[in-house]
Amino acid sequence: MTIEDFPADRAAALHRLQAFGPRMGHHYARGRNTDLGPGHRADVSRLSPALRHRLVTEAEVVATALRLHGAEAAGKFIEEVFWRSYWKGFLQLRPALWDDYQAELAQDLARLEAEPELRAGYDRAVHGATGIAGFDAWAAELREAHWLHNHARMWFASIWIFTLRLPWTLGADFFLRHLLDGDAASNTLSWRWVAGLHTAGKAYVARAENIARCTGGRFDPAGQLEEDAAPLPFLPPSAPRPLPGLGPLPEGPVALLLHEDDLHPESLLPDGVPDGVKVRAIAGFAVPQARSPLGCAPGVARHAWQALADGLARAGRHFDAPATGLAPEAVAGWAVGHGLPVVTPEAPVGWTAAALEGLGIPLHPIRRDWDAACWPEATRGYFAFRQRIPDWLASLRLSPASA
Ligand SMILES: Cc1cc2nc3c(=O)[nH]c(=O)nc-3n(C[C@H](O)[C@H](O)[C@H](O)COP(=O)(O)OP(=O)(O)OC[C@H]3O[C@@H](n4cnc5c(N)ncnc54)[C@H](O)[C@@H]3O)c2cc1C
Repeated sequence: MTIEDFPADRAAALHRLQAFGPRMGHHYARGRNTDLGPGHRADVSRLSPALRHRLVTEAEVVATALRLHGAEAAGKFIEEVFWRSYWKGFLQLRPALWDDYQAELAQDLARLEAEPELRAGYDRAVHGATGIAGFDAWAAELREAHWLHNHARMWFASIWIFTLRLPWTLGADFFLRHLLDGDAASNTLSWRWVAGLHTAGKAYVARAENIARCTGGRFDPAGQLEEDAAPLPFLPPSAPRPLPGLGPLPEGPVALLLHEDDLHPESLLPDGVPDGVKVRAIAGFAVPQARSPLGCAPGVARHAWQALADGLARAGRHFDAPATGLAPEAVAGWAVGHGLPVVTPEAPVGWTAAALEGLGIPLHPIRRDWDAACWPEATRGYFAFRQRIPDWLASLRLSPASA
């Protein structure tokens, strides 16, 4: 199998963005659902690991699409980028969904130990030994390349839940441990969406005909799939909470703490930030292995660490201050050592936010305008959310990417 490569630093991510820019219009709209396999994926950006770590920001990617194609031709691509913001906002307003997922996963992992039949089915699935055309190749690709095309993720999750009848949490965990772009919101909520837990009465059921057509005939699981499956029992999520407000930024000298959820420190300080704010010390930490009780694949951890190192190096140059990578246990000592108030990009619900909480030091999180605009609107379905896109395109500062 050809291993796709994924940018782990901003320079490579910008290169990918520039290369894909010309295809963000009609090419994308026409080709985004077709997955002809590794090495044949020119119609999707493969920017998700870079966007997930904000080596490039949503604003930069959308600005590129607008500049090259205009809002109409690039509409599909822009909508997909906003799916990310929708999921982030949806979870941010309902953090209990992440807690519930983790609790259910712990139970299902315990069941794996206690139920040999479940264990055998699970092992066949994750090792790509089910005999289902396509599914086994995607399991292998996930383990080797640490990425899957969006349509393959949908088919895989659907087959996992409805044909193999495995607990959805174990599939979501398998993805999270192996995806370079593994993200608490996009992954958990997409699995819930496939299962029928996001919208009452609506699940995503993979069909052999669709797989054969959209893989250019590479796979044809005719007769192998459960195509009449009912959605899993739907429990409405709790009502959205208001997005918690953040305190004002401290004035004067500060220390900056970076983490894997936001690695574009150059654009972090918002417009109108007090003139006196000066970054004097910089540190960063990443805990990619905290994605799951089972840790994560070594390649995934390596990627997160490389991205962090790149963010730290750029932050050091940008703010002209020393920048260092730390183990989480060392962060409190660093904070006490310089005695400055610590600002940090706000970490959305997930393992980094939990790790930040666990540091036990006062933090001043910074929320980007993009998140402040989008997240509070994720109260209902995506259809209602995406009606706001034209307003956001008009009101948000969409600066084109620069090195
Ligand atoms: C079961 C399942 C699990 C998923 N888990 C993750 C995950 O952990 N992390 C993650 O980033 N994406 C996840 N996705 C969403 C999507 O599959 C990937 O973002 C997309 O495949 C990335 O490929 P790309 O960069 O070529 O996307 P493109 O099609 O080029 O889209 C550009 C960007 O828009 C965003 N985007 C596109 N489609 C979606 C979508 N459906 N949901 C959210 N954002 C989207 C991504 O940031 C992507 O990089 C999941 C989807 C499913 C069905």
